[in-house]
Amino acid sequence: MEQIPFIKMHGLGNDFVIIDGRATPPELSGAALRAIADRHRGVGYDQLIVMEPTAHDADIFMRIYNSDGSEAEACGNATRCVAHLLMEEADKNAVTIETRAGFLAATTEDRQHIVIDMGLPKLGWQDIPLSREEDTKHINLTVGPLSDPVGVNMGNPHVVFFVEDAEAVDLEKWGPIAETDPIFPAKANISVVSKMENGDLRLRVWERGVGITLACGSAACATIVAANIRGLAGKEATLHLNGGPLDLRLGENGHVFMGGPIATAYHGTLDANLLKGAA
Ligand SMILES: N[C@H](CCC[C@H](N)C(=O)O)C(=O)O
Repeated sequence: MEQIPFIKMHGLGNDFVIIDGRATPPELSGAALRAIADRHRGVGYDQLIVMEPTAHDADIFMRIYNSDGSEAEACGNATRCVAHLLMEEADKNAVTIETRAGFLAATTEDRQHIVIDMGLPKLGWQDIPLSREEDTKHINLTVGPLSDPVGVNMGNPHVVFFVEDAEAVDLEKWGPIAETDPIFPAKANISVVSKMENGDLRLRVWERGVGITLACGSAACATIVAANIRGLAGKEATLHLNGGPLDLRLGENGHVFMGGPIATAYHGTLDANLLKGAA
């Protein structure tokens, strides 16, 4: 079995193994995805990204896997990293990336700070999706100290809980319980948010299929939408995640724009053992 080159990148510490599968899409079983994700016996990642060819009007198709092997429809931080790779490769400052969430336009001025048009949020209860009809602006759900969240789909499912102090929430305890609540037939990414003294928002995230991450771009998008609905933010806000700040903006067309940094850690090669799922 051949060995597969990869690039290790991150967006504010939300880290990715990125494989260029445009020539030869890799065959990655769930066991292989989990073996590669193992932070002691494998490489370690929050999401594994495969760049695939697309027949549509985009530069590539971006496939997204969580560290538990599940496939996700959106990944904002990884979209910035892949956009950077494509911009460097083609020497251009605008690219389009196709995902299961739709076609995402990426732009930059310096190729380090990348802005993604993450598209239109969906707010219908069946869009989130929820297992019962609810007002998604005030979902009738309580999980420990968390209650009354807003539901937002950014291609992937998010619920946003507003709290007095996001730092004080035991997210390790309540995150997995909320993620797997039966109201979420596709599970959900869980955000806890509080207002900071300077008016910015503090955001911590328990990611579906991963756990607590240092940052989550699509959660930040869901959060600016939810905060605007609840009157806690205007059309623009800086969201402070564990790994650093992201700039969020609600466009006139209702699209959510997310801007932030990217970083490359190293280039490596996946050994055949990992590809066989042997962590
Ligand atoms: N880290 C990603 C989110 C991955 C979402 C994934 N956890 C799921 O929806 O299952 C981001 O920057 O948007």
